Amino acid sequence: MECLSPLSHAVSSDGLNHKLLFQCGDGKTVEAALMLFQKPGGRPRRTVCASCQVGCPIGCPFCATGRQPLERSLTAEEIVAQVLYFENSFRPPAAAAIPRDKRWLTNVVFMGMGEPLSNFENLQQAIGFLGSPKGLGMGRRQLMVSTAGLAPQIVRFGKENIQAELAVSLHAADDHLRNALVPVNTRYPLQSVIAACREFIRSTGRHIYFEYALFAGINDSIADADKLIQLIGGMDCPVNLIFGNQLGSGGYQPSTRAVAFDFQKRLIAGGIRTMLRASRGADIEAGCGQLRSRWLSGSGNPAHHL
Ligand SMILES: C[S@@+](CC[C@H](N)C(=O)[O-])C[C@H]1O[C@@H](n2cnc3c(N)ncnc32)[C@H](O)[C@@H]1O
Ligand code: SF4
Repeated sequence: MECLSPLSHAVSSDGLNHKLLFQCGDGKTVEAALMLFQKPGGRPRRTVCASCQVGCPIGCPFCATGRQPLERSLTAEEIVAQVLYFENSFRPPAAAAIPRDKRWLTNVVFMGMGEPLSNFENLQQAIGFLGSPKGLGMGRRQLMVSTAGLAPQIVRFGKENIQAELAVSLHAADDHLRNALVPVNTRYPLQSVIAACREFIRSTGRHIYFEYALFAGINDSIADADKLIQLIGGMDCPVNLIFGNQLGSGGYQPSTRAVAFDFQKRLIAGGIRTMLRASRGADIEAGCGQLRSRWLSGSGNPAHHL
């Protein structure tokens, strides 16, 4: 028997973003997403965003999953099953020409529900499978783990030489603000997270990606950009800026484009490499956890129930 069965499927109006809600063998539900992109002249990218836990222990106030208490961590099999579902059952007819034994997906990001590094061993096993020739044969650069900043596990990730890129969700460059946005910061304050990142860089010779979601009036001022430059300047690690996704209610609104561009320009002037990423699939509530929240509350959603 499959360890996950699909319950509900939502597709964005442009057809490029798909969200699936799965049911585990014990009745728990978990989300995963597929994002399709192709830059003009570039190769197509087919990225799965996978979950590692049912709910999350960290409780970031801007995140839909943060409002769902941790129920349990997923097994390695359940993590892999999300990816295999898209790989095996989701290949659209247009790609039918690709032989079945060639992988269709190009990337997997562990940016779904939960904190991947608090499910370390199962994540490690799942990455081992996805990277092995007997699994999906994905290279390190095709796999990305995102963490809220569990400092000891960042060091361990480097020491154990796990074959995936590592992203650290910063969202603020001072402890006061980050304690509110990413509450695990009270346990692992910024200096300990940055020290762990430096140790990761030293032990692996690789860089880290920093994630910074821009929320209007909260963390998007020029003073915030300057604090970020102070914090990570000289580390030669890129910053992925993203427009915050708005949840159904509450005070977290995405920054305006003008403010986001000014923030980005300031970082570039401070010597920081940045990418400003567009929010995707807003009409299916792109943030992971939102489809499950609606399912749990029984309210209407744009999804098709399977
Ligand atoms: C859902 S988390 C999962 C991985 C891990 N728990 C973490 O926080 O990095 C993946 C990324 O989505 C971001 N995120 C969550 N809710 C968001 C929102 N409303 N707007 C923008 N980014 C959001 C997180 O901060 C994190 O960078
Ligand atoms: S952003 Fe990440 S750590 Fe924070 S609540 Fe959401 S899933 Fe958990």
